[in-house]
Amino acid sequence: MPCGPDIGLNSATLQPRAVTGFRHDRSAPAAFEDLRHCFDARSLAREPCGLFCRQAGDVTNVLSRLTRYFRSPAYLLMGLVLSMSIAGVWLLVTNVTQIRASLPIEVLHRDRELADLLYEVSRLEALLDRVRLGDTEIDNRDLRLAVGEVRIRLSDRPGAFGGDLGRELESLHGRIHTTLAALDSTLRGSSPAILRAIPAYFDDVVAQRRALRALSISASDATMAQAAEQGDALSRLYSRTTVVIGLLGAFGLSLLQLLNLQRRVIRRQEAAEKEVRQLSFFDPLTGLANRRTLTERLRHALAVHARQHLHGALLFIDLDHFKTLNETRGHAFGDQLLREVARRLVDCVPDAATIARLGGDEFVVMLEDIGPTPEAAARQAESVARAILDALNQTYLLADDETHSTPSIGIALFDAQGEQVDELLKRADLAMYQAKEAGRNTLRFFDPVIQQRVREQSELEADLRRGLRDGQFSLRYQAQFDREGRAVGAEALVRWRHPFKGMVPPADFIPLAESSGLILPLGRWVMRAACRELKAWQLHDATRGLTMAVNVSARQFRHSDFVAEVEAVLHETGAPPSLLKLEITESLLLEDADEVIARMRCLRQLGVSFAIDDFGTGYSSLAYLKRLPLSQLKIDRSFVRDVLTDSNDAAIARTVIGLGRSLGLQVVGEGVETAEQHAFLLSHGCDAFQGFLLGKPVPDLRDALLARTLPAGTTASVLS
Ligand SMILES: Nc1nc2c(ncn2[C@@H]2O[C@H](COP(=O)(O)OP(=O)(O)OP(=O)(O)O)[C@@H](O)[C@H]2O)c(=O)[nH]1
Repeated sequence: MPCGPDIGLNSATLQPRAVTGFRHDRSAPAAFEDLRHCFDARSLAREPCGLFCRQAGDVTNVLSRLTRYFRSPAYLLMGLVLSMSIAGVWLLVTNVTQIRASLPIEVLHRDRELADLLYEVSRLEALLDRVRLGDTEIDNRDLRLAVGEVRIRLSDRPGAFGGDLGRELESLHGRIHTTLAALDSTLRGSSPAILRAIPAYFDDVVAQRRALRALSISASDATMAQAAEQGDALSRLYSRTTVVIGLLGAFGLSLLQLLNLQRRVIRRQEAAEKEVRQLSFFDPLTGLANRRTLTERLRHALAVHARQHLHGALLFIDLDHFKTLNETRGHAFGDQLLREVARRLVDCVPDAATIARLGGDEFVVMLEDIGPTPEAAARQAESVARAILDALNQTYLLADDETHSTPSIGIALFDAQGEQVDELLKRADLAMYQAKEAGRNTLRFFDPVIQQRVREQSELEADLRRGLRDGQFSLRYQAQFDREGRAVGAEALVRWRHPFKGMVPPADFIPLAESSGLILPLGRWVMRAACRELKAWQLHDATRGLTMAVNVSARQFRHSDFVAEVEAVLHETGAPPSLLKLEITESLLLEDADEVIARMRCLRQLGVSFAIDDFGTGYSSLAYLKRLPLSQLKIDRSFVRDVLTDSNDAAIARTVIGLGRSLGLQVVGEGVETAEQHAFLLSHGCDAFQGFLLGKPVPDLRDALLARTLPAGTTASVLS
């Protein structure tokens, strides 16, 4: 598309306008409308569509209510409080164990040591009870008293000890040990039970002392009490922190969970909405638009076409004898065929078309803005319908089985007449029945006049094909003259003499050749014939050195082999490339201009030159003009015709001449029919002229130039 700001010349107003690249400004609103119509899920709730939709709608309602509750702040707060309370209770319960477990280890250790000492004292008392010498009880009263005292003090809390418990016990043990050692010799020969008890006691005492020492080193009672207090405080602090952190964590978790739940609910709601939308707007079997969507789009298209005077078409497609296939092969097989038909339709119709399945074996294709006139739209619709016929006639391979099926197609055109949706569908349906009656596997137009015209066009197309084959075409050459009246070249113009109809005007068969693709073989023929003639011109003085202008259609120029074909023709005919001038139209530059320019440069390298035909009628782009390897601009005949009566046309003609001058291009005025037109163009600096005033298209230019007489009324400079 344009690579700089483009200026368009509007023939009516000569106002500059920006080239948008859109054919109609309706593009954006149309897209918006489509979106509004097709994807407004909320409208579904107002217009329930079938059981499925209703069920899906119910689910959506429940989900949406649920989501709304979750979105409400009160419910959110309640949920938070509840979850925080649960989390708090749970944390408190688990923290009791944690608090206990987190008391300082020394405190517990101290308790255990005290218990052990107490046990030890009990054992000592028992031993002293049993130590006797024969039947004589040894006097160990002092010892017993001392032990008893320790026991009493030990039974209290450690805080009752004023001094060092370990040391006190150690001295007590020392005393017991001395007593027992003193008894040792006198005890010899006493009862074996006592003898066994004493060493066992000593062993225990050794171990006990070690423990006592460790205890005395590790902590005094006061230290232990302090540690216990600190431990309690620490554990309280610790447990509070854990509770707070736990609660915050629980709060965060609850929040996350809530958000997650809400997201899940929303996701499910969206999925349900999507399903509803799918069911509402599309056919579940094929995925194509359903009747509802088609109706909406058709209503919208009809409004746009009426407003903007566009032409569209509705193609009603019904499969032939589908019922029989359904009954013989089964419903599932029929479904497979319908799906395959849908796939083929998608493949063979233009991208912008709407394809819908109305139900059963009925499909509809809507084509929008397919031609400037009803005839052009009919031709385009017919061409799409033929492509559909072709695609659906291909063998189907379903369930490993080859099947054949054909469609019947009815076509109804729509335009600015303000047709109604139902009426239009009925027309297309009626036309489809006519196609069935005509033997099926064919197409019919609703409008008999259109039908007649389409039939004629089809016949003409067949004739055109035959004409090409049978050599019914010929060329005429219309000379171009410079400012001094010298012939400088000629334009090759194709003519068709029909065996029955006589001469067919180019305006009748060129558009048909374009739409049917016959322009390609026709264009090739013209190029070859013109080059042959150009070669022949070199043999005569009157025509030697004249340029030969050949019209090239956009379709022909875009054909991938075009450059190679021109080169081959030049080579084959021996025509001088520097005298071949290809006339292209502005419209060629509207699409893929870079590719067009690249091709032009290739041909320019061969020596071929270029002229822009009918300059000023389209989006004349100054940005392109600069980049094109052009040698000539032609002022369109429509401007030349009214150059004396219409100030706008005169302005355009002057602008084109000025433009050509500033870009170093030759400017040719075509369609010059009067001496006044010629004088006007001449006075404004036009370089060359072509038209009936100076010479009609003739089969033999040499003869015409030799026999040339001075046309009446031309200026002296032309006649000189
Ligand atoms: N497999 C399948 N068949 C369907 C479906 N919906 C409708 N049908 C069947 O499609 C058939 C439509 O047949 P018709 O178009 O009326 O008749 P036909 O046999 O095609 O005859 P002509 O149209 O006159 O050539 C009926 O048998 C319906 O039962 C569907 O979703 N799947």
